[in-house]
Amino acid sequence: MAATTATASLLTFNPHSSRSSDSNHRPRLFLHNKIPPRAVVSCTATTSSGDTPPLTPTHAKNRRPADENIREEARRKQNNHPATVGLSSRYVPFSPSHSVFEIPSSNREHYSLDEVVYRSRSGGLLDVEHDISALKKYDGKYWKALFDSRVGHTTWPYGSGVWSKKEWVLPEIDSDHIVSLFEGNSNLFWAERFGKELLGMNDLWVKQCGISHTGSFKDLGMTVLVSQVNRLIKLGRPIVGVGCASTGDTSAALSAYCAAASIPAFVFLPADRISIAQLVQPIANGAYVLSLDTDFDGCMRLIREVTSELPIYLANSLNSLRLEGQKTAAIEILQQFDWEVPDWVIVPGGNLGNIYAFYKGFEMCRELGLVDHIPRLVCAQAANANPLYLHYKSGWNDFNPVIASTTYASAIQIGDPVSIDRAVFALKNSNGIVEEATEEELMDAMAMADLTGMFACPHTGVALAALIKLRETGVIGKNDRTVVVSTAHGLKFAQSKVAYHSKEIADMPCKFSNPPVNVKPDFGSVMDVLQGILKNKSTSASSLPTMV
Ligand SMILES: Cc1ncc(COP(=O)(O)O)c(C=O)c1O
Ligand SMILES: N[C@@H](CCOP(=O)(O)O)C(=O)O
Repeated sequence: MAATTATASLLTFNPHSSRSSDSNHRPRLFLHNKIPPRAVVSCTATTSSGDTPPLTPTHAKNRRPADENIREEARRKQNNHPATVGLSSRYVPFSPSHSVFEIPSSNREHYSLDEVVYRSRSGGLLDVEHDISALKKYDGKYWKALFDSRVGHTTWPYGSGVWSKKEWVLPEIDSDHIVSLFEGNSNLFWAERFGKELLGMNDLWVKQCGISHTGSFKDLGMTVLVSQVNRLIKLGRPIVGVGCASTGDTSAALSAYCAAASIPAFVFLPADRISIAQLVQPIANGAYVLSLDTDFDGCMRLIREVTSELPIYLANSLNSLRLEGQKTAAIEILQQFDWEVPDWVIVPGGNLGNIYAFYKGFEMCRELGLVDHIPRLVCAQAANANPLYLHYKSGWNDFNPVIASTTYASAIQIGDPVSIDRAVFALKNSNGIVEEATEEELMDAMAMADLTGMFACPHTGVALAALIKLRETGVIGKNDRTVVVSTAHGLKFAQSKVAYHSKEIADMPCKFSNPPVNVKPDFGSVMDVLQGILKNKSTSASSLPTMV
């Protein structure tokens, strides 16, 4: 747990100081574009020039020697098979007027991923740009077969759902530098009862991104960011740790990945505004936890100032590296539907990096020929923290940050989202919609989901409440294939469920509460209670109303 305190000399570090944007010094890529025999047999993929790509099995038939671990095994195979393909990625200014997949031009402002830079020269957001023409040397069938071949295996690093798409994430990173907990590959759950009984829907799905190592989708981006930091430290860059402001999930993910890599983590948390389960995660993982008497937006301002003065690397999604990992959830959804495109994907939004990450993942699949169109995106916000919703309702005319009020969806209690421009771009380019949910709507939606066997978090409740509204108004049709993105595990937010089921919430009827019955421990009392329940089956705890 020991962490180095910043020394006086390091205090002068300034990540915004002038730097070379030359990325020619990058190491050559050693690409593991190898497909196991079963995939090779069925794979008819060719490069756009008609050549057969250099496909060889990823998963060796022979067991590795007993004294070799999976990282060493990957290193040995990499060195033995230096299949080089010129894939590369770099930072460019995020620009709503450019396609995300411009053919890279040397004239554009750009930075190597090995630089510490979070903002463009004009102070705008950055984006990770991939060399799309190099990726296009392989057709859609090739990429599908490659990605499909890696699911369910433990080969380093492809056993991770994120790193199974390494060529599209950080193609140049050495597998040896990767810090992975084999995140991703989360289940896509058919929400049969919620869909059918409540909404008359046949094809409703929940992408369980919260069933993950630290209990939220943040693991997907954090493996990428911490891996790159690990690389920078190995290259000798003066980084003393990684820091973030957080509403509880980013901090949990950062702390876990930093602990796994033995890198110090610094987390800035808004005091008394995150759940106990979230607070204890960075504490347990040995991070430096600063509890600040301000809201998330205040913490965000402070971490930005601190990371521009100290050699602490910024881990919030302002840093576009994070979104490269998060976008793999979109690719995974397509993969789980055998590369068929759903009609709608609903994502709860706060700091607004994730809605853009989903757009980018879908759009990359379209651009590279894996699918021919992308789904319509819905961003769902809590009405108590709804700056994007207000912006959408104004016809995208004015964006005004808000002071976010308290919400049970505490991880999205954000009034001044850093990725507002990315979110607007994603929604405009996916024919998207923004919806909002009141506290009662989100808590009731969460409770109804739980009654059908889920254990949803309040943010998933926001997305489900948005779905209910869009079904009621007929915007989403009953046969539309719809995916709700569940962003965190419900166990992190048990306090909100306890409050709901105890009917402790002021001005909220808590219609679906199911408090326990206190019964004397004797046979007669127990029988009386059970007979009362059995007589009145129609009011059983698990009955759902019909909303549509
Ligand atoms: C559980 C949960 N859901 C949704 C979000 C929203 O994601 P984003 O900030 O990328 O919009 C967050 C974090 O903000 C979160 O922690
Ligand atoms: N919900 C987030 C808020 C910060 O978002 P980020 O994606 O910018 O890190 C959290 O859990 O901290």
